[in-house]
Amino acid sequence: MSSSPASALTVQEPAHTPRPALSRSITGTLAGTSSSLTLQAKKNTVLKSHGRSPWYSEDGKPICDAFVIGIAGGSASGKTHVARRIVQSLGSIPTVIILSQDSFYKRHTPEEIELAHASRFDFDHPDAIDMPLFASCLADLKSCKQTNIPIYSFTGHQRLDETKYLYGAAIIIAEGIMALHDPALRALYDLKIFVQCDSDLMLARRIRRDVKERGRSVDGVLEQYLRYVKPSYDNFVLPTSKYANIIVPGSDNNVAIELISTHIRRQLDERATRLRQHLVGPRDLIPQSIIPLEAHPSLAILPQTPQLKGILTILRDRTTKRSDFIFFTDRLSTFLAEKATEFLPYRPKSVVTPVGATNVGKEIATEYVCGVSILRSGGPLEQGLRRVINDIRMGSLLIQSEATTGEPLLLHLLLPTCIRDRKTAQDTWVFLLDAQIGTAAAAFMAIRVLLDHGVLPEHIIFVTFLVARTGGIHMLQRAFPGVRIVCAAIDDELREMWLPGSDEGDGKTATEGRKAWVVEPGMGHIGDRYYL
Ligand SMILES: Nc1ncnc2c1ncn2[C@@H]1O[C@H](COP(=O)(O)OP(=O)(O)O)[C@@H](O)[C@H]1O
Ligand SMILES: Nc1ccn([C@@H]2O[C@H](COP(=O)(O)O)[C@@H](O)[C@H]2O)c(=O)n1
Repeated sequence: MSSSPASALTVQEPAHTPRPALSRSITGTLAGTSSSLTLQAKKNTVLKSHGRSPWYSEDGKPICDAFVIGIAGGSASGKTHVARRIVQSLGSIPTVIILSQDSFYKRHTPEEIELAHASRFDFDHPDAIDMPLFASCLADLKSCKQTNIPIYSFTGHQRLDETKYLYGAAIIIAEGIMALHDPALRALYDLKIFVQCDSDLMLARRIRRDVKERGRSVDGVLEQYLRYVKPSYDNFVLPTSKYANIIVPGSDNNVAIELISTHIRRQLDERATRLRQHLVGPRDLIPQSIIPLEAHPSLAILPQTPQLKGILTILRDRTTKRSDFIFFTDRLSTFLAEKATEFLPYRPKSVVTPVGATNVGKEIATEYVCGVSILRSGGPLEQGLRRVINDIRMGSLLIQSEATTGEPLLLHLLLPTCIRDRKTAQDTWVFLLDAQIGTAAAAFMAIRVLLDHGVLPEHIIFVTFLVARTGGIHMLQRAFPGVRIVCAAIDDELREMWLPGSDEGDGKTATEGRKAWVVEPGMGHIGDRYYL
């Protein structure tokens, strides 16, 4: 089967800056395959989405690799079926990717393709597969990094030019006839499965599938089967069953799949990171004494001029009209963006002025500058950034706290190409936007996502209106000392508050009240006040 991210995070190329009208709360709990979380969106729209919980510690370092399962077995034994049923059975566990070995068939010459069309090419020898590429893509995904996997066409017998970008899986299932053949691959698996199926059944299934889905004739399938598929099964595939932890039957395998899913769930529970309790721990543990916040080299606070204080006063005032709130938010975000651009690299640039004089000035010394908003509160900072760098590429990350544990969850990614491309990521400078740093849970996760893509910490400039002195900022600075933070003010308090639920007035839709961390004096919920 072709490679299929079964339920990965949504990853797309941004066409424009999205402004989903998500409100502040997650009202659902983990449940079911297609509705891990229920986000309350504007009015009566309910968005359902999976989410990825933290995979790093309070030091910002990845501490739990993705859980990797290898499934081998003969062609049409039911490997894909088992993989899909595991995904279904895991249900509430988010972000599972099925990675098929078929994606890693080597590029073929025109002569080889001609042979393949005549069923005279051996696709069942281990050498037909680019094992080093398979292992390196899998290793990247396992260590929570992005990867780009090839796309293979069974009808054209060729690897296509485009690739598929994958990131963010908590569980990866790698399946293929040779999935247990290569020692480098075997070393990556946390669980090894072999699907054992009767040969007659495999042949019958293969004829049916190849004729229906892969554009083959019955004669061609039989020719290929007798010449290559069956000998390969006996010589290369079946012997790898000795590496498996579990042998699963190729039919009537529901019980086996349930047992495997229970095992995976238990393993994942043991690895779960409970990050938030470390970020907002007891006050007396906050290491303020080491370096006062204002003096920390990573933090740049706008000069506290009367002009700035005037703007902040308007924004803090609960009676400020929405139109004024938007106007002054945009003004403040422009100041912040101007300050943030000081940290970009500049090089000399010579120009000739309208009067014919030569003047040596400066220009930004990198091609790759982009903004990434943490939705949806980062959105109000975009206007200022666009005013300062008018053609800036924008991306976004949707991170929300899970209702019961308060853990941050990564729900959606929309990153610019310069970050998604390994070759340019390390030369890219990113303005990461979020309205405030309170617990810092979202900031931690967003920075970790950028680092996983290869962006350098020194190239990340976190732009925010407010920082809470008693929140997670200290942990954030300790974990990522290279990341710069630009803010308009530091507020003294971060406290947990009970926020009332809302009633949409239709007698059906209501959100429950919930606890949330609020910055004091603060500006309230900036995203809500800006977007309504
Ligand atoms: N347990 C099963 N019960 C019924 N049909 C199955 C089962 N496993 C696989 N099949 C069927 O057999 C065919 C081949 O299965 P697939 O999972 O694609 O094989 P593989 O990935 O090993 O090549 C598919 O049509 C699938 O629906
Ligand atoms: N161009 C190709 C490439 C591979 N095959 C056959 O696919 C089989 C592996 O895929 P499964 O989904 O069945 O595991 C393998 O046995 C190859 O013979 C092909 O026919 N054409």
